Amino acid sequence: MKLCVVGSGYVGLVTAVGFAEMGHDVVGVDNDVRKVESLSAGRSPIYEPGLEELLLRNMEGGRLSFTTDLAQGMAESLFCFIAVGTPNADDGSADLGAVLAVARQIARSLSGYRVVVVKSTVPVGTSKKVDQVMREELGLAPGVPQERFDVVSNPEFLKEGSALEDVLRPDRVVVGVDNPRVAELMKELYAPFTRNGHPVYLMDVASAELTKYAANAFLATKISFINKMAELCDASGADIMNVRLGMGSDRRIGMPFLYAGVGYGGSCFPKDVKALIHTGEALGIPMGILKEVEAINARQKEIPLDIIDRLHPGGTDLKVAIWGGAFKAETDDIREASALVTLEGCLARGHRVALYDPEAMVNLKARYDGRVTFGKEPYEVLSGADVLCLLTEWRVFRTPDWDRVKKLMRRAVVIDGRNQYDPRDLSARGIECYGIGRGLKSSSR
Ligand SMILES: NC(=O)c1ccc[n+]([C@@H]2O[C@H](COP(=O)([O-])OP(=O)(O)OC[C@H]3O[C@@H](n4cnc5c(N)ncnc54)[C@H](O)[C@@H]3O)[C@@H](O)[C@H]2O)c1
Ligand SMILES: O=c1ccn([C@@H]2O[C@H](COP(=O)(O)OP(=O)(O)O[C@H]3O[C@H](CO)[C@@H](O)[C@H](O)[C@H]3O)[C@@H](O)[C@H]2O)c(=O)[nH]1
Repeated sequence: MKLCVVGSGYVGLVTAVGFAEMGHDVVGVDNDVRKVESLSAGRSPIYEPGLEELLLRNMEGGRLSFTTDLAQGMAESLFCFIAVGTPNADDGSADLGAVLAVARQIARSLSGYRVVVVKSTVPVGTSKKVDQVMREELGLAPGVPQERFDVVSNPEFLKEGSALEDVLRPDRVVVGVDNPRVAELMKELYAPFTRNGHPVYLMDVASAELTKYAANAFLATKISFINKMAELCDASGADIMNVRLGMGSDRRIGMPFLYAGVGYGGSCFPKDVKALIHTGEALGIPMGILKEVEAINARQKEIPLDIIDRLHPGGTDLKVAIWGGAFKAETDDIREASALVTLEGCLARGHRVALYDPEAMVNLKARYDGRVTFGKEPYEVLSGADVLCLLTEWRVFRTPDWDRVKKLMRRAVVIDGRNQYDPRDLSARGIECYGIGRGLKSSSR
């Protein structure tokens, strides 16, 4: 089948590559000329394991191309996906400016019947707004049956770092569609996925829209819950890793997303939790549970700074080494990364910061060059450091040469923001280690 995907950012690009890989003909559309030039040359503007290889393979196979011209992208496409950004507006709500602008553009470029599929994360009721603005653009009356287009909700659940796997082998595909004829078209589009055993759940549009936020808010809640338990561990001498094991092995609870740490970041959880709070309150429903999730998360991000302050009351001009700047491993994305809170807090206190990250250096340098020293490899940032903060769980940081670490640092203190190390093991090696909820009352918070 033929489709176009408007927006070649993270989701649009991976979606386009995923559908092409499944045998469909795909045109990716973006209004960023440089992005389209780079993609047309087979270069991915984002770091995502395996992406560039599949991008090239599908372009060479003639199933995937890119353009800045929406009308050209739509010319032969039955499906037109909207995958542009939905950042928070000042009041926390999802800013639908880009989604609705694209909807209007699609309406102006219609050359035949199209299924408009909203893939961006949008609040419940947005597909109706898309329908409304397209009708306005086409001079069609609201609510009157028309045969120019239909609007479908099809939220995306991919994670950065495993985006291809998530798109090619999804736990589920959620499709919100109110028209049975369009439901059949969507089933046909997703048939290669269903054949491979990945379920497609067809439901009403409002439920599909809300499902996306419910999933993200639940995962964020799971993280804040375990972080609250970690606080209890630190206060009581328990170890959160044992508590996680004991509770997570109950299959009703599950192990994933029960890692305590310096909080969740990224382009989705912080934004989507805020937007869902706004949606609830706009509907008159108190959203205290999610406000607490946010408050706990904000607190987690401050923990490394609290520990540094406690170790060096009133101290300035410390040398702080940071391992990891991305919001999680396997991505170069630094949006809302917990590391940035530590980094900026250190700069504000007059400390010197030296940082290494395997993939996020370009993004970090664009923002902090001149204010932060960047290393070419992990050990380079350690010389003369008063403290090392591990803030992203990259594999390269998992089993360091501790003797080398000790030799290089001025004071062997490690703040393990992702619970990658055994504090008892480090203590035995003469390294002070502060994890999150590891219960070391004697040496920690
Ligand atoms: N990043 C993720 O991991 C993820 C996962 C699931 C869902 N989502 C949701 O998907 C949506 C997109 O997220 P993203 O991270 O891909 O965003 P992004 O900012 O990386 O990409 C958006 C792209 O849209 C393009 N664009 C904007 N306006 C346009 C227009 N009028 N015409 C053509 N192109 C236009 C931009 O140039 C950009 O390349 C958001 O709603 C997000 O919440 C993101
Ligand atoms: O046990 C855990 C798991 C994750 N995190 C943190 O949570 C954040 C988000 O991680 P993750 O969910 O893996 O990354 P995203 O790529 O932001 O993916 C989330 O956001 C996407 C955008 O909506 C959704 O599509 C995905 O399903 C959802 O997992 C990161 O900072 C992680 O370090 C923890 O602190 N503890």
